[in-house]
Amino acid sequence: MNDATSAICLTNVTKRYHDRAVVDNLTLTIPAGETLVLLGTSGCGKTTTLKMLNRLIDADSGTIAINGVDIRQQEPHLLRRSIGYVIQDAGLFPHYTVADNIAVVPRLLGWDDGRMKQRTQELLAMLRLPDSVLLRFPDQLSGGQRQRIGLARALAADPPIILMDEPFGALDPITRAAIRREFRELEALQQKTIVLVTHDVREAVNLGDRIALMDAGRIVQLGPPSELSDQPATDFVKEYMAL
Ligand SMILES: Nc1ncnc2c1ncn2[C@@H]1O[C@H](COP(=O)(O)OP(=O)(O)OP(=O)(O)O)[C@@H](O)[C@H]1O
Repeated sequence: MNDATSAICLTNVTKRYHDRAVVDNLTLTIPAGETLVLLGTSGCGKTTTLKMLNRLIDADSGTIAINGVDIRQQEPHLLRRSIGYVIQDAGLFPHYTVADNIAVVPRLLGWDDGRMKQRTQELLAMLRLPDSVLLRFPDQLSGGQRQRIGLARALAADPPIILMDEPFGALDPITRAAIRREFRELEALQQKTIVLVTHDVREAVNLGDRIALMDAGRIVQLGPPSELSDQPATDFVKEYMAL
């Protein structure tokens, strides 16, 4: 898989804070259509890596290309319109209704009301949410509903790439398992290139086509879940996968 055909390509990417490399010379290629999980303990650099992909954080050195184009050649706000982003507890705007939250990116793209309404209906049906949620505010929803709306917002303009940072982290275990199952079965997500951050091994094994297990800013092992479980490269991998 070369740079031009890979959805996301990081080459020797480093990010330092106070002289400490929190992401340390990371090289990683994510083919289009793959779900890649960044797995690891708190502080290992997962979120920093994810945020460099949509330029919420700029790398200090190295290059990141999306569909063969260096992301530094793109305006950050334009780049972000083409990449969905889902974070823990959904990150919805608290003073916007659900309908307005879902419409954020389509409005920036200049969609008219008719197109937006139709897309909103599709998203509600897809995520099995009633029309009645549309006029509510985020704090009037359950955690599971908020998370679905966060996903609806990320999917609204049908971006080819979706970044997810602990997307199920704020949910109780039962809701978390249910939403994770829905997520896996959602057809709209199956063609997307997804980078998902979690510290939860079960989630990583469940959702990832491949897992990149990170430690101290580096990838310790990269491969399909079964490879990390059955052929751990180090004791660290073996212990982490057994958690
Ligand atoms: N703005 C910042 N200034 C200084 N240090 C930072 C900053 N952002 C992150 N760090 C440090 O960089 C390291 C990596 O953070 P990062 O958020 O990427 O880790 P993570 O693996 O996503 O962990 P978590 O799951 O807890 O979010 C941590 O040690 C963190 O304290």
